[in-house]
Amino acid sequence: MTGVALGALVRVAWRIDRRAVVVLAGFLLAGAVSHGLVGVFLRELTDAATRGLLGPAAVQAVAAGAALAAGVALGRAELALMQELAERMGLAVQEEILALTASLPTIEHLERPAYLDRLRTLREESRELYFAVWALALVAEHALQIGLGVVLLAAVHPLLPLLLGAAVLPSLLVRGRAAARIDAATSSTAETARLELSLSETATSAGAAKDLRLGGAGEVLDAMAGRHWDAVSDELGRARLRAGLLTFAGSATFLAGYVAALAHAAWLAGRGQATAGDVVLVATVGVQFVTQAARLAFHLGSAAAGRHAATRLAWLRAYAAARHQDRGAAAPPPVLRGGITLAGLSFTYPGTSREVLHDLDLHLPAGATVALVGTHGSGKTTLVKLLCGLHRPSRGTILVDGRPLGDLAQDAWQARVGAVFQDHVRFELTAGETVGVGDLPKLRDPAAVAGALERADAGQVVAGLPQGLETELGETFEHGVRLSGGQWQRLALARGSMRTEPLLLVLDEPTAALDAPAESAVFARYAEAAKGHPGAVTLLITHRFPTVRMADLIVVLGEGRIVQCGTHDRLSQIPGPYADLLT
Ligand SMILES: Nc1ncnc2c1ncn2[C@@H]1O[C@H](COP(=O)(O)OP(=O)(O)OP(=O)(O)O)[C@@H](O)[C@H]1O
Repeated sequence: MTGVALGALVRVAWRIDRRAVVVLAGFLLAGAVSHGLVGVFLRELTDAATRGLLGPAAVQAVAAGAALAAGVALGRAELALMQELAERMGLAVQEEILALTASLPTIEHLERPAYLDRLRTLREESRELYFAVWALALVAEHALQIGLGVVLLAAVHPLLPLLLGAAVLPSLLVRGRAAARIDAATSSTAETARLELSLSETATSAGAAKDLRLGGAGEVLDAMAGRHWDAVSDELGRARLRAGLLTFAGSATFLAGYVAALAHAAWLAGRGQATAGDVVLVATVGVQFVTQAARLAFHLGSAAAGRHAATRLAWLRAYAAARHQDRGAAAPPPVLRGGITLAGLSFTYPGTSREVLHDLDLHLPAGATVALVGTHGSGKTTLVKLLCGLHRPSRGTILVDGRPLGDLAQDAWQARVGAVFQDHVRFELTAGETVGVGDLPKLRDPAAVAGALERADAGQVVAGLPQGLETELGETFEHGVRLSGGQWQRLALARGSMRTEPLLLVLDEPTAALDAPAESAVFARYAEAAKGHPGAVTLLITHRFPTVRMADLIVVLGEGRIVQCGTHDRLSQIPGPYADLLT
């Protein structure tokens, strides 16, 4: 899996710029050869000089200098090319992570802490991913250099490469262990790091400022974030220290091998079995060998660190592929004829053990306005998420005109859902875009945006803006207009109304920032509009009862079960939870 993951990264580089990859490979090869040649030319230079042959010695000196200069120049060019390629790969990997995350049909990965940690770690490590490919290229270069070095040393005496090789192997293993320690510490501190980030963001966000100032909770949050930060940096610090000590021990073994090899070469020269040039060759190649092996080990460490990130990327790819595989492909109907039916629907949030919806059986007739009411935590929003296809039922089915929702192409279904949620997003864009993102193909279609504003009765919000639809909203812009909570909510309603032919329109308490008469007016408007859409279901969720009366069908949820279902007239006449909620 890991090899496959790293292989996939190399393929990313190949896809981005195959010419750069080929040129880079050429540079790596030439760089490796030029390093080996320096030692050879120095040996020839020494032997010519000891024999008093000054002409050939001068030629060898020039050749050694040229090989050295070529090595340095190639190294620089290699670095520039790799940096460029690595930057582009980093972007490509980041884009892939975003695309994979955004294309997932359900939102499980955004609601499960374990998945969130993996995604956060992966986003942070995307730099390591491209450094890993870079490191792999350097591993190849240094391995080649070491191979040449072995050949040259063995030509002097076969024991020499063995002496150095014996010192190299244990230190390479030690480096791998050092990288594994740091990765284990990063994984085990991921949750604490996420908590620290969330607390720091809350402590510094404009939205939370009022609560924090008045409640005086800012300092407490700071202190909590500080404790989490200390815990993370202590554990990472300890892991880095241990990794550093292991790395140091590895370097010491290199040094021992080098000293032994040099002593052996000097001993051979003393016995007439090697020339002075051979001793210089061993000294030069040995130094290179030691540095190259140290670099090889270092880059193997980086590749190992990237390997863990590559494994996480491979997990994300496999996870996304699995999610896409069990996805339906059928097109949703052009209009609903029968409606939406829940059959024995139960749901437990992934990664938890408590069932929050139990055996729901319900028919939402086409053309009807249905109100979903119930106490806090009774499962209203969860049911909406299932209807929107953001989660899959744990048991039972949702049928759209008799066809399981799971059989429909998720994107196509979601493109036919209009929704406004209580915790709607404040998109800090222009006013027109803030509304237009509700139907991306019509993002900048002024007529479509104007229609949505009209349907949501939000025209007066835009009319009051200095540049109308072109007005920049929010504090992200230097001169962005700040809107009130109610104004943002009106724009969110308009955004949810961008789709003119939804099969399901969901209004999940979208009017909490409006007063009761304004909310009633909004719901009356949507209930009236629903009469013109016999092929769709309009679902309202609210805690305000004057609004509920307008619905054709009222469904009362209690602790994840349907406890009552009927019209306002019927339910208000009989004793039960609905009548209790009314009082
Ligand atoms: N992402 C989640 N992971 C695990 N449990 C969740 C998640 N979201 C909600 N729950 C649980 O599911 C239950 C139903 O929550 P839900 O948000 O659907 O209630 P609700 O009726 O919409 O409440 P409210 O009226 O307060 O908005 C609650 O017990 C809640 O704790």
